[in-house]
Amino acid sequence: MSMIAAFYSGKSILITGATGFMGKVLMEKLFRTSPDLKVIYILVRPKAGQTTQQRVFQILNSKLFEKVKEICPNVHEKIRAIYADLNQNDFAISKEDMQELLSCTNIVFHCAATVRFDDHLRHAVQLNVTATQQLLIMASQMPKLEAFIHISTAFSNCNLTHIDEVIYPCPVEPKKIIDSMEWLDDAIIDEITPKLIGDRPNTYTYTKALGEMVVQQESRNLNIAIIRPSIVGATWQEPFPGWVDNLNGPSGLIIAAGKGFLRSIRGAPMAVADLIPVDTVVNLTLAVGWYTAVHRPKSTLIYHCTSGNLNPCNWGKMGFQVLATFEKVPFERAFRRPNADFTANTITSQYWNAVSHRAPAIIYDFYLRLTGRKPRMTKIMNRLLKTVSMIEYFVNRSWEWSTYNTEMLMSELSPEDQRVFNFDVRQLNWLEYIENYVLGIKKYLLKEDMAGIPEAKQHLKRLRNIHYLFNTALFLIAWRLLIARSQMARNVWFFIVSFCYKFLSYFRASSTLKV
Ligand SMILES: NC(=O)C1=CN([C@@H]2O[C@H](COP(=O)(O)OP(=O)(O)OC[C@H]3O[C@@H](n4cnc5c(N)ncnc54)[C@H](OP(=O)(O)O)[C@@H]3O)[C@@H](O)[C@H]2O)C=CC1
Repeated sequence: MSMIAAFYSGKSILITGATGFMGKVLMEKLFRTSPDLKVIYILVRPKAGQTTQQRVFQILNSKLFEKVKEICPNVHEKIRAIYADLNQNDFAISKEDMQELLSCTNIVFHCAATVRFDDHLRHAVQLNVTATQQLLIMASQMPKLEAFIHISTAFSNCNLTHIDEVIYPCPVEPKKIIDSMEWLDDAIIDEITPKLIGDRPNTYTYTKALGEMVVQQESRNLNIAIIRPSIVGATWQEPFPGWVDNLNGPSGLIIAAGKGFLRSIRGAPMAVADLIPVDTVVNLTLAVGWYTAVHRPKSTLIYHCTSGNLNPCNWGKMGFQVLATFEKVPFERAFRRPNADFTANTITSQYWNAVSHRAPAIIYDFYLRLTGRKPRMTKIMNRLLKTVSMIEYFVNRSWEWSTYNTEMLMSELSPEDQRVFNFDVRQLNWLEYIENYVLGIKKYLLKEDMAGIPEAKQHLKRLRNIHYLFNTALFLIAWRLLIARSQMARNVWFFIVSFCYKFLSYFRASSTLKV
């Protein structure tokens, strides 16, 4: 029997960010391994015209929860969706709901965050810092609370190259930042943002670092742990391989590459691609929840959930495998033939941006205009290149994260728990994982039918022929212009033509002789 699964039985668990990528997988695993848990409270806000209940209904009816519904048929009775907006005071939770949360919660998993790199500092602070502080204040009023698990990111200290499982302080105290956001206007915040984030690349990583400081400062006598995952990708094994449901991290870029929009990126092919499957992060999170509640470590422990130091893969290898998978299972209606090239050289990268990204978009828009349609490709390309510019920081560097606490925890687990809550990335086969990831993107994000693969392959063949035709035409035009302008080019041309003529004459003469 798994000790971790048994621990969560009968427990009341509060999850923030349960409608997000990681939150859904966390809920799924909890219900699948501990169907006897008492209740999962989730803080949900209405979104995109859906009420909180409709959102929960949609999650439970998704493919991700198919296994859970077999194991735990009354799963819908065990989820309590609580209307909440983390941007508001007391999260806008009703008095009755707040009372229930405070008196019943045993474990808190705090996953909610804004993960947008370019979020306005005021909003990023509100969600990643102030909301964390408020949640900790709530947690301190929960008499039955056994553990509070905060999800941060391995990149919260990406301004360093070697990162230990400790909290690194930011120069300005989070409390001062929170206060100043209340009275400074947007223009001033915009002005001071670069100074505050310093050598971090964006407001996301900066506010996640501040969030960690808040956790440390507000910990009081709570049992707290922080988990720092690196770049979270599709599921590795559970509940099935390749599940993914948003465009964050590499997923959106893999789509852009598979559809032929993005063919090259400025990135170091040998830099470590520190991807970590979402089910691995969830397994570690649940194991940490158990360990923190049962063993009550004296200080706040930080766990790095990374792959680079134990089972490294680099961007070049990843791009190669992504491309190899596109050959086997191409995406439908590609714009151009896929490529996945990482180039470290800025000038080469700018050249490919112009030739391989912007020029085809302009040509296609011209074609759309000619055929009386609205041009759109240049706009798509501009947004894509903006996204690429934001991730370039992360694909041009390598980091080293120490994983002593994570390895210590692994050694504390029983063999059964090591199997059920496996977070040992040494067992991950990258080639297999990436293939399943691309397949998962095709199935669950693009919702493309596998029966369409032969047609998609045909389409790629047509694109290849168009590509050859286009290049040949381009070459002939360029050559024609060159001959018209340069005596040297004309001489070379006459030499080639006369050489071919002589060769053909010789070939014809020798074949006549044989007859
Ligand atoms: N994805 C990744 O690569 C990595 C993620 N992380 C961390 O993991 C955690 C989870 O990330 P992930 O699941 O990928 O992120 P998602 O963007 O998928 O999910 C974010 C969650 O936060 C919720 N949320 C955001 N704003 C509010 C609000 N105002 N009120 C209530 N809920 C809100 C979202 O709710 P809604 O659905 O309503 O928007 C959603 O459930 C985050 O803390 C992130 O920093 C760390 C490393 C890598």
